[in-house]
This record gives sequence, structure tokens and C-alpha cells, in this order.
Amino acid sequence: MTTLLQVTGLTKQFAEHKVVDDIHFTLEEKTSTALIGPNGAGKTTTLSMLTGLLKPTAGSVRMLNGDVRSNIGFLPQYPQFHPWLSALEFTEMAARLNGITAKKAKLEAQKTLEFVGLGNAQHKKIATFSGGMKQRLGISQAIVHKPKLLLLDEPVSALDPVGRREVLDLLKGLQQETTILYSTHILNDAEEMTDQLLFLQDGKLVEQGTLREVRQRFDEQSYVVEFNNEEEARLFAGPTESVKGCYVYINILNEEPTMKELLHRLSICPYTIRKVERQTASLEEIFMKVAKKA
Ligand SMILES: Nc1ncnc2c1ncn2[C@@H]1O[C@H](COP(=O)(O)OP(=O)(O)OP(=O)(O)O)[C@@H](O)[C@H]1O
Repeated sequence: MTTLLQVTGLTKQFAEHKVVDDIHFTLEEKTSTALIGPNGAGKTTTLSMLTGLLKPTAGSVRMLNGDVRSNIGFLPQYPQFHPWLSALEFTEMAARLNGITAKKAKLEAQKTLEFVGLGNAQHKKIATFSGGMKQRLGISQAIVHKPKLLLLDEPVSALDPVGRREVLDLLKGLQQETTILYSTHILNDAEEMTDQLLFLQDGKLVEQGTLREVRQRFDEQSYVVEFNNEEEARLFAGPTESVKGCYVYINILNEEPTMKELLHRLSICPYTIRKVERQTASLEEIFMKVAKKA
């Protein structure tokens, strides 16, 4: 993997308050990273510093192989659209602002609108667009100059389930070519599209890693075996296994016991087994644990 962006000691202080406090992370090329955190954690401030819209109090943002400004596309949380413009006029304007020549801007804008699924709506006024269409238009203005890094502030939070699906699928497609960093407080979405997780709380990065790594640190995985009644569950359970009603909970530590070992135990068990499931915590549950630890 090749590193695209290196963030070192990034800090932002407003008066006495450090809203982003000495954070360090790297973004690898063509990966997606979810910046997660509760309201006020510092997500927007971090993204604003990466785009160059806000000057850090300390620390640096370095794009390896190129200049940060020209290689970034940004979709703010509340993008300002000019409702009287058509989608094509708006995207063309964004192309010009991002340094594409007047000659090429229209063609690039048309190609980008096709890509985001607004080809047929390119001549319509933005005022007539749905939330999902506006968000796709927002993405089109952010990618029209083919940036290496796409920054998105809460790209799907305000959308209904259909709009959210459309935008998530679009982002997944983009991920093949672009590095993506997006903030969200909707953890199900992060679970779906994430190579790296960054948990921000009170301006500090309290946890980071792949979903798998974070899971391993915070998730106590277990098998759940359901019996007909509590008595059978108790007779089946080993000394370290907990029983709640007709369920036996078998914790998995360092991948032990394996499913094969469990199946063997089940195959020689004289009682009726109603269900066996492997349980892993949702990102939501892990997030609550991370937040408690910090
Ligand atoms: N210009 C500013 N002056 C003073 N304080 C600010 C300024 N901008 C942001 N803050 C404060 O910094 C903290 C972090 O804000 P930020 O918008 O980065 O959080 P966030 O994680 O994006 O939150 P949300 O999910 O609500 O958008 C908040 O306490 C906010 O009030």
C-alpha cells in the first residue's frame, strides 16, 4: 500500500479550547476511512484543516507526491447550491474553480454527471432536485477535477434510506479510483464502507485501525447455543460458560474454541439444540465501549 496523506500532530485551538488535539493518522491510496465521533468531537474542524479552509494551530498535513489543495475534492456537510443553476452549469463552474480550462470544463462536467447518475437531469434546475440528487451533485462538484483524495462531511446523514443507498453505492464505486475520508455518526454506514476507522472524541483520536483490529480490541465475541430449557442449558455449559435462561454463551478468545470444536461438542450432546449463532458486536456497540474507555 502507498501512503497518500500524512497527518502529524494536527491541532486546532479556539481561545482556550483545543477542539482538535494532536491527532496523527495516514491515509493509504484507494482506501476509505471513516471519521467517527459524537457531535462536537471535532470532525468538521479536522476536515476543514485538511482542505486548507482552516489554518491549524499546530501540526501538518502532507500529501506525498503532490500538493494538497489541487488534489482534494470536498463535499461540506451543508453544501451551498445555487438553485437557479442547472446541474451542468453548477458542475462546470466547480470544474473551472478547480483549474480545468473553459474548453474542457463542460465535457468533464457532463462526464462526471453521467458517472454520478445525473446524466438525464443535467439541464434541470437544482431547485427541483431531491435530497439524494443534491448529494450526488455535491459529489460531482467534488470529483470533477479527478482529485486523489475525496473528503466528505456527513455525506449520507441527512438522506432517507433510498438516497443513502444510492450515495453509498456511488461512493463504493469511487473507492476503486480515489482515496476517501468521510465523517459520519451513522455507524452502520461506516461498517459498510471502511478500510480504516478513526474514532474522535473531545478532539482526540481515541481509537484507530481497521474494523477487524478495532473489533479484536473491543468486541467480546461469543457463540450462543439455544436449548429447550434452562436445565439442559446448565447441563451442557462448561465451568467458564454463562447460562441465561435456555441460552449458553461461550466466549471466543483468540479464535478458541473454533466452530469445528463447538460442532463436535454439539454432535455428542444428548439434548435438542434449537439454534447456534456466532455473535459479534455491531460498530455501534463497539463505539459505546470506545467512548466509555476514553
Ligand atoms: N470557529 C469556532 N470557534 C469556536 N469554537 C468552534 C469553532 N468551530 C467549531 N468550534 C467548536 O469546536 C468543537 C468541534 O466542532 P466540530 O464542528 O468540528 O465537531 P463535529 O464533530 O463536526 O460535530 P457535528 O457532528 O455536530 O458536526 C465544538 O465544540 C464547536 O463548538
